[in-house]
Amino acid sequence: MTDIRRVGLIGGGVIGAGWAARCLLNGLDVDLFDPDPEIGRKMEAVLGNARRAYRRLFPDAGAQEGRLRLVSSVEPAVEAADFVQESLPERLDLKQAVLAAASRAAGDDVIFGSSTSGLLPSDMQKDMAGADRLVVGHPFNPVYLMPLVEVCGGALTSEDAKRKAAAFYRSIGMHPLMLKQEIDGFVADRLMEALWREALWLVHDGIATTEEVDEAIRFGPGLRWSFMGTFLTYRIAGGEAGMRHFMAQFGPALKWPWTKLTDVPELTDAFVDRIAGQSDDQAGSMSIRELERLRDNCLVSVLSALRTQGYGAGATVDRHGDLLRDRAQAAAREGGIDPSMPLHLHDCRVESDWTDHSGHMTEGRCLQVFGAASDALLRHVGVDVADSHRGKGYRTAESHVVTIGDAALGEPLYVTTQVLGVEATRLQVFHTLYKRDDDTPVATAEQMLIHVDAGSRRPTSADDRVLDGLNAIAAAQKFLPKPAGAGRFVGA
Ligand SMILES: NC(=O)C1=CN([C@@H]2O[C@H](COP(=O)(O)OP(=O)(O)OC[C@H]3O[C@@H](n4cnc5c(N)ncnc54)[C@H](O)[C@@H]3O)[C@@H](O)[C@H]2O)C=CC1
Ligand SMILES: C[N+](C)(C)CC(=O)CC(=O)[O-]
Repeated sequence: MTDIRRVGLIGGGVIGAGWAARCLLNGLDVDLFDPDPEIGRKMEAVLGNARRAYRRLFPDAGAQEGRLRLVSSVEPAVEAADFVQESLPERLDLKQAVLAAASRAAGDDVIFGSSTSGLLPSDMQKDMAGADRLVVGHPFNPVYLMPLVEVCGGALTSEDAKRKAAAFYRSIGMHPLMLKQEIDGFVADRLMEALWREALWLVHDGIATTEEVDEAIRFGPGLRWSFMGTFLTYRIAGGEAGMRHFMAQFGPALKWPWTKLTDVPELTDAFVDRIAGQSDDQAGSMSIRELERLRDNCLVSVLSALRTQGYGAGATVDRHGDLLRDRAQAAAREGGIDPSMPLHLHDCRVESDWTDHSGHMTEGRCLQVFGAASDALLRHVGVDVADSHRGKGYRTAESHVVTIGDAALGEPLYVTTQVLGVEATRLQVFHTLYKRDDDTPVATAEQMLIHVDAGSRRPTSADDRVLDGLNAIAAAQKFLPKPAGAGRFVGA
């Protein structure tokens, strides 16, 4: 944890909007300045996509978001901030001037991060008040999902500033890579640029189209890179003899005429037209926002899969998911959940792929939300739901869903849960899904969950601790009237 509650953002383009989304979804307030007259609309579009992706990646994170304030100049964006992140266009003169002004308006002890992809912090910090507090915090797009942030100090940057910046980035679920020395382009952009340069040559020389270059990556090495990177992958490619054998066998090829890595093809108008035209064909009719959602879906799937392995980026996501869940539970406890009332443990919003042709939430998604509400109840009484899916745990054996109203795209919703019955192996619950804005009910579900052993596939008693928690809720709720729909069957 850090004591950073409010973040000042300068620039709200592709990267600044991504920072805003990551901070807001981690419960931090954001003050953002961007002179673009369309900033409000663009921010909403990015935030919509980010919410959708973040909820899929961290379904237990709760619905608490920070507050976004759009301001009309740099000073109010930084005056009350505990941390400032600059995401201005990649122009040294602009970054120097704005950082100089912002550093005079912000508190003395506030750390500044710059999103630059390759400018040197020594150059950017020159005119700042308190130049020792500037670090590069180079993120990756989309900032709200990609864990990596390269942290690099300049000649004047203090170790303390780098340490504090890294702690902040970690607290919002990122993986800071601490660079030992200042270098143009940092580490990841140097690697990506080497690949990009070679890719441009392949298209330039007519050897492959933009689509074929991308296929060569996404059906092949890109899959391995996402979890092991280059060196560990190549170590395995050396067989039992490992890296030394790999170097001996493939090292000499570095001198063969395979690559043109030191050269860049000239970006003539004709060449840029060719790249842009092929790229348009590749994207087909998909808009940028649709492509972003496709990218986010895939990233969430990859990160979720890596999470199950607790490896690489999956370990970062796993730790942060646990932290967000614990925070959501603590907030629920602090919010003074009254066990004698139907428990409000799950919040959500109707996502873009939750609706049918009429624009309303589908029955299948209602069931998914009720499943998430059951999971929230189980977590509330101390069940490690992710773990229980692998071993002993509750499985939903029966559900009776009743549709009462409609919920439209984007509608904020919440579920309340009443515990109707608890036995050693059985749990009967009644959920009601409401619209958050006016508390009108949308649907109900009565569910029977059975506690089973995944190995033997037989019912088995839940832990005493869990049963005690559930029985305590059932006892507190026993004076509630039986829900109107409970015990109904189809046709009743
Ligand atoms: N796009 C990318 O993939 C990545 C970009 N970066 C870095 O992030 C920084 C921002 O890049 P993008 O977001 O891609 O650029 P962008 O062009 O999408 O956004 C820049 C934003 O800055 C705003 N702006 C211009 N002058 C301003 C001022 N005086 N005060 C406040 N805002 C101002 C613009 O209106 C625009 O919305 C750059 O340093 C870039 O190198 C880092 C990682 C990835
Ligand atoms: C193209 N780029 C140099 C701006 C890319 C980055 O800096 C990081 C990324 O998101 O790939």
